[in-house]
Amino acid sequence: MNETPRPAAGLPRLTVIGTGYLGATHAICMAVLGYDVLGVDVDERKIARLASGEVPFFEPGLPELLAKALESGRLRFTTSFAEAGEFGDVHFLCVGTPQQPGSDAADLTYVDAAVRSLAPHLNRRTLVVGKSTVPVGTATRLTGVLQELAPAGTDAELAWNPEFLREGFAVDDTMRPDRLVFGVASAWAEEQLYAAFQPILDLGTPVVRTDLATAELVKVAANSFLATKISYINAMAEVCEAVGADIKDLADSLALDDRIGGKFLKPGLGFGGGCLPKDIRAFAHRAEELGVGQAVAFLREVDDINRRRRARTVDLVRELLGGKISGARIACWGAAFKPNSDDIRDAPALDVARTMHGLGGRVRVYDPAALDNARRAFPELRYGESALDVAEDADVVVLLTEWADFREVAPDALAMVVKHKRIVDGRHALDATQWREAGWEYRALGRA
Ligand SMILES: NC(=O)C1=CN([C@@H]2O[C@H](COP(=O)(O)OP(=O)(O)OC[C@H]3O[C@@H](n4cnc5c(N)ncnc54)[C@H](O)[C@@H]3O)[C@@H](O)[C@H]2O)C=CC1
Ligand SMILES: O=C(O)[C@H]1O[C@H](OP(=O)(O)OP(=O)(O)OC[C@H]2O[C@@H](n3ccc(=O)[nH]c3=O)[C@H](O)[C@@H]2O)[C@H](O)[C@@H](O)[C@@H]1O
Repeated sequence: MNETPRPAAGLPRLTVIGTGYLGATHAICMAVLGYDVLGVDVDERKIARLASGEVPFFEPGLPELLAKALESGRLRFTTSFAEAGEFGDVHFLCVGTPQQPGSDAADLTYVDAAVRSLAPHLNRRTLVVGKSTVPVGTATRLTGVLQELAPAGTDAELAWNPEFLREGFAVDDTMRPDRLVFGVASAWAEEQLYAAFQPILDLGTPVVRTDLATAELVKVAANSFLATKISYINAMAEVCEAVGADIKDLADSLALDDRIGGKFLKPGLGFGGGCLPKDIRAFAHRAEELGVGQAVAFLREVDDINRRRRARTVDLVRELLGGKISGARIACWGAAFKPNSDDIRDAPALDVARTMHGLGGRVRVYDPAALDNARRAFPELRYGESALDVAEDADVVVLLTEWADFREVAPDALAMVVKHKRIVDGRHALDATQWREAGWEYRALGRA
């Protein structure tokens, strides 16, 4: 999207409540698309950073768009819900819904708090649009809370518009989504949503108009499907390991079938992040509450397969080290849950690094973007400043997040710094033949 569209007359004014990964991206993109937007958060520091032009997380392209949006005067930030109520015609709820500690259920504290803070300031006909990922039934319950607390009463309506953006591609996914899902309870709410997404709809983006419960379910169904596809190929990797078959060739062959396709069929260390793991658990939990737990019981297996990949990666390192991790110098490449992100929420890479540290390994970690976050969360680990730096005198190098930087390291250059030429490729990111020809012991999950 190179051109900033001119503001169309009569566009609704938007607030975005919760300015984390999702909310900040949504607020910035909507302002760039021509809306007047107010970003709202309870975190004063985050609001101050955004207002000063700083994106508090790593997301390619977003800092440039924030600068543009602030310069246009269409984007402002506040911690005041009174200001939000006064300003907005359409309010997007983008607060977090993490996993509850000690349970698989989603923690809805933040969603409830946001609605309770906003509602008393809604004096006129207004639409509140949930974007956070929630257990089915939440929207109907929140409608009751909203209409009870809002002076506007039933003129304050709730809709659900689940979000499908991927971190690392957040701008493009927001500006050019594959589809928009509008969960609405009235024609008026639908009209407001059309107005709130006009420039995106003008691109021909397909819309699914549906009820609130279906809209909530689409989101968890989508993430469950993606998680299942990843665990499916990783389950095949387990079988390959048992018979000395090759998961890479198997996955490539499946991918050539149009009906299956290669997306989300990359075998390796498995999925992590702030969404897929917690979303499949919360969905399984919610289905059990609804008495249909059996229908999605396979999601427990999807989760277990995924966790086993982390354990298997540690086993591979142990095997390559001749049976003992304790005392070995281990270079870990990657900390983020995926490349092009600084997000370390449930990051498989750090899980593996911490396990090996716990087993007495002398672990050193490098990541191109997530080092600061990793250092803060896990100060017990040791960190280095580059891929080669952490590999100094290493007994084994373990690739855990497939950053392009790691692919670019030449086997001969790495051989100059390590003690032993051993590498575990946890993401099938490297060319096995090239590394073996350069004299390396190369191992990968699901490959002989
Ligand atoms: N991160 C992603 O790529 C995507 C996230 N989602 C969903 O979007 C939701 C938000 O996720 P993230 O942005 O990743 O979380 P996050 O943790 O980065 O951001 C949440 C924000 O909400 C703020 N907040 C908490 N309580 C608040 C309140 N009462 N009022 C106002 N602000 C409040 C927090 O201070 C924080 O800035 C979750 O439900 C997630 O599952 C959906 C699609 C993509
Ligand atoms: O609900 C959310 O927050 C988002 O969750 C995921 O997006 P995201 O978590 O940003 O990252 P993905 O690109 O989906 O990757 C998730 C994890 O799966 C892993 N993965 C992905 C693909 C694959 O083939 N194999 C694989 O192991 C990645 O390494 C990563 O750890 C979904 O892709 C988004 O559509 C959704 O909006």
